[in-house]
Parts: sequence; C-alpha cells; structure tokens
Amino acid sequence: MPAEAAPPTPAAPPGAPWTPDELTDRLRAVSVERYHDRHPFNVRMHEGTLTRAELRRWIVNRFHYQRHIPVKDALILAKFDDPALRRSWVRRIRDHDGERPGEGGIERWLRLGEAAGIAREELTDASRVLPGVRLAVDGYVNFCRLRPALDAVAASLTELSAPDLMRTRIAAFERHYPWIDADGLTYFRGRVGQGGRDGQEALALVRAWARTRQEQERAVAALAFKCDVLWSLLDAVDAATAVDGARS
Ligand SMILES: O=C(O)c1cc(C(=O)O)c2c(n1)C(=O)C(=O)c1cc(C(=O)O)[nH]c1-2
Repeated sequence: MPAEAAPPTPAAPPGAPWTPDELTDRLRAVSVERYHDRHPFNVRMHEGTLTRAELRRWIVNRFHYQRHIPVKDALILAKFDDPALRRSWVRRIRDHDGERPGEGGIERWLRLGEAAGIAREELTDASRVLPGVRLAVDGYVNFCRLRPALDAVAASLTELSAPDLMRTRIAAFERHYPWIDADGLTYFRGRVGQGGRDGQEALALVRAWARTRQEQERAVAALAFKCDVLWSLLDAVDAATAVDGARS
C-alpha cells in the first residue's frame, strides 16, 4: 500500500475576499496594463510627432470628456446619503466648474484650446466631436448613472495614474509643441495635485466598501471598464487621422 499522500495545505477557498492591500495591488495591476498612457496616440504625443491638426483634434475631442466629468460626478453625488461624503465629493464639481464664470477646469481647457488656435465655439458647439468619442463618454456617464456607488467610484481610480501622465504631458508640450502658449498648460498643472488627491480619496472609499470578493471583483472590473473608455476615446481620435488626414 503506498503511503498516503499528505493532505494538501488548505488553500484559500475560492471566493474568499482579498485583503484591502491585495485589492489595491489588483487595482494597480489593471492601471499598469490598461491605462491610456500606453495608447499609441499618447505615445506619439509624448514623442513629439503629432501634427498640429492631430493635437487640435485631440483637444477638441477631449473637451467632450472634460465637460461631462462634472455631470458624472453629480450622478455619483446623488448616490451618497452621508453629508460628509457629499461635501467632499462636491469639490470635484467645483474644480471643473469653478466658483464663478471664468474659473475652473472647463474654463482652463477652453484656454488650452485658445492657446492652440481653436476658437471657444469650436469646443463648445461639439460639432467636431467624433462618433466614437461620443459613445465612449456616454458609456462612462451612463455607467456612473446606472451602477452602484462602489462601481462608479472605482471607475474614477484611473486618476491614481493621471498625475504621472500629466507630468509627462507637460514636459512633452513644453519640449515638442512650443507653438502652444505655456499659459495653455495651466489645466494640466492643476490636475497633478487634484488627480492625486481625488485618486487617494476614491481608493480609500473602495478599500472600505468592497468587502466581499464579489464586490472587490466588481471594483476591479469597473476600473478596467474606465480604462477602456479612455482607450476607446483615443482610438477614435487616432483613427480620424487615417480618414481626415493629419492636416485637416
Ligand atoms: O488627461 C488625462 O489623461 C486625464 C485622465 C483622467 C483619468 O485618468 O480618468 C482624467 C483626467 N484627465 C481629467 O482631467 C479629469 O478631470 C478626470 C476626472 C476623472 C474621473 O474619472 O473622475 N478622470 C479624469
């Protein structure tokens, strides 16, 4: 009779929750693999090989994302029943809309457009927004409208990766695209601090709320979805070069 094999060391049962640190590691792994800093369009932006037309097309189309951020944050805010949480989250809307006309992130993006030679109306009338960009932005807004607070907050965790990307972008603009006035970069400079702070706040909430394995997997999936939103947006902008050419 062969000796009986030693019983296997009990593995964690399938579906056991991760610790908050394990969850954080998994969220970070999604960002490393799927964040749009690695998208070919961003790579070309950072290398300095985008034409003026391509960079302008990106500014016009990214504005569509930008102007919907406070809308999706208002949808998230409406899911919170805790006044302290609402007080904190509403800051994101203020960051974009400002306290009064002429202030805030949306205004700063309009100035970026002007610094690149794009009239405000060209941004605000949305006539040059590509179909794929509309769908990507609608997808994100509707995700935040329809999903529970955990998923919507987890989707914002791309912001943890945004500050590094902003630093790379500012350096690339200063070096390769000096035809854009340096004042136009104020939006990106502001986002280095804001993105880091917002990302940390969202991460603390997700770590506290996602207790079961199912909730944790939903948080990871929400972040992957958001990475896809940002990636699809750039796919659409990139593909337009093939259709309209680098000069239009
Ligand atoms: O330029 C970028 O690459 C970039 C990325 C992201 C992001 O990672 O989601 C945001 C922003 N910018 C941004 O400006 C911004 O206000 C913002 C808000 C959010 C969000 O999901 O709540 N992401 C981002």
